[in-house]
Amino acid sequence: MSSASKLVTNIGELSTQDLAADTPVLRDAAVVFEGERISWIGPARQAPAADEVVDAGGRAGLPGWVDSHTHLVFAGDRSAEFDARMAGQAYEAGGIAVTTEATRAASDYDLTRLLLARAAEAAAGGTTYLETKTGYGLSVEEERRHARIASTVADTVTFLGAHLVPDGADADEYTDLVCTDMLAAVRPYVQWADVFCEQGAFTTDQSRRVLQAAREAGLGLRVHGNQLGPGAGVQLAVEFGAASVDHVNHLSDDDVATLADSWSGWDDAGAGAGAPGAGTVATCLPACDLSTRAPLAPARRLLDAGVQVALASNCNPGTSYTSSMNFCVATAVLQMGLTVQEAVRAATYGGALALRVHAGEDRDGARAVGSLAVGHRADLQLLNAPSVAHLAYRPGMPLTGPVFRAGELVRR
Ligand SMILES: N=CN[C@@H](CCC(=O)O)C(=O)O
Ligand SMILES: [Zn+2]
Repeated sequence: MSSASKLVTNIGELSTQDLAADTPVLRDAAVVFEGERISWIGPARQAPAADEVVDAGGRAGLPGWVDSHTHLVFAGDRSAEFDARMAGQAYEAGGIAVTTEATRAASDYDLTRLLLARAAEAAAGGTTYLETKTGYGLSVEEERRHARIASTVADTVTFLGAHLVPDGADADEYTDLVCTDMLAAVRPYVQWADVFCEQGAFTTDQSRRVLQAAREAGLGLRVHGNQLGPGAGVQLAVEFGAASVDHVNHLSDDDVATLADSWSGWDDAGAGAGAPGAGTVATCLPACDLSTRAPLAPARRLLDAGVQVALASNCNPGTSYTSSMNFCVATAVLQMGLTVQEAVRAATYGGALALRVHAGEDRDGARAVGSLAVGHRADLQLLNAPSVAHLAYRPGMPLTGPVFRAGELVRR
C-alpha cells in the first residue's frame, strides 16, 4: 500500500454525502489522499500539492458505493426459475435449496473463483465496500466453509445459517443447531448475523432465538423481513437493536412508525464514531423487487417518516442477479420517488450506516466509508458524466469511470 499523496482535481461536481460539511456538494473540487485516507477536500484552486495528480476532467465524483446486502457465495444457475417467474410463477423461499445443493458440490477453489469474479464485477461498477452473506451451506461444515471463503474477499461477512430449513430437517432442531454449533463454527469469520423471518423460512419465535444467540455471541444483527408479506421482521429487528432490516416491501403504519422511533434523537450531521442512538436502517433492494415482481419497497414513505434508508443490490442467484448499484440508484429515483441525492446517499452513507462503518473506527478498527470527509477511507468514484443526476437521467448507460478504493486506483 502506497503512502504517497494523490490529488484528484478538476472534479466538476463532488457529492460528498458529508452532512456535517458546510457544502455537501462542491463545484470544481479536489480531493487529496494520503495513503488510504482522505487528507483534504475543497475547491480545486486551493488544493495543496501532492506526489501524484489525477485530472478528473470535469467529471462528477462521489463516494464509492457501499453494497450492504449481497449473497455472493454460491454456485449453480437459476435462470430457469427466473424464466418461470416471468411467466407468472411466484417467488418462494424454497428456491434457496437449489442453490444450496449446487454450492455444497463446489470445491473451495471454484467457490473462491466465483466469489472473486462477482466481487470484481461489483468493484467495476463502483462498489468499494462490500458485505456478503453465508446462507447456501445450511450445515455446520458448509456454513463454516462459506464464511471462511467469504472472509477472504468481502469487507464484512454476515452469517445467515437461518436462511432456510434444509430438506428433511425439523425446523426447531435446525434453529437450535444454528444457535449453537453452527454459530460457534462461523464465529471467527463473521461480524454479523441475519435471519430470514418470513413464511416458508423462519417463524417469529425461531427468528428471536437466532437473534438472541447471535447477540450473545457478540455479533451485530440484521434481519431479512417483510419481503413476501406482512410479518414480524421489522418489529423484531428494532426490538433487538438490529443495524438493519432488509427488503421491507410489506410495511404497516406501525412498522414505519417503529422504524422512525428507532431514529428519534439521531443527529445525522453529528453522527461521529460511537455516536449513540443509531437506529435500524431500512434497506431497500430495488433490483430484487423488480426481479421478483414484488411491490417496490416504500422508500419514499420511509424517508418521509424519518427512517434512515439504504439501497443495496441483494446480488444473489434467486431474486436479484445483479450487483449494479447504478441500476439500484436509477430505479430508486425513477420508480420509488427518491431524488437523485437521496438515492445516492442511500447507496453510500445509508449502506455504511447499515454496516455501522459510517463514522470513525468500525467494529474491526477500519475507517469510515460511505461519505467523503477528512480521515475517511479514500473510496472515490468518478462518473463519465458531469453530475450524479446522470445516473438516473441516463439509466443503463456505462457511467462508471475511474474508481479509487483506499486510495488505490482499482478501475480505470
Ligand atoms: N430472501 C431471502 N434470501 C435472498 C434470496 C435467496 C434465494 O432465493 O436464493 C434474498 O435476499 O432475496
Ligand atoms: Zn438477502
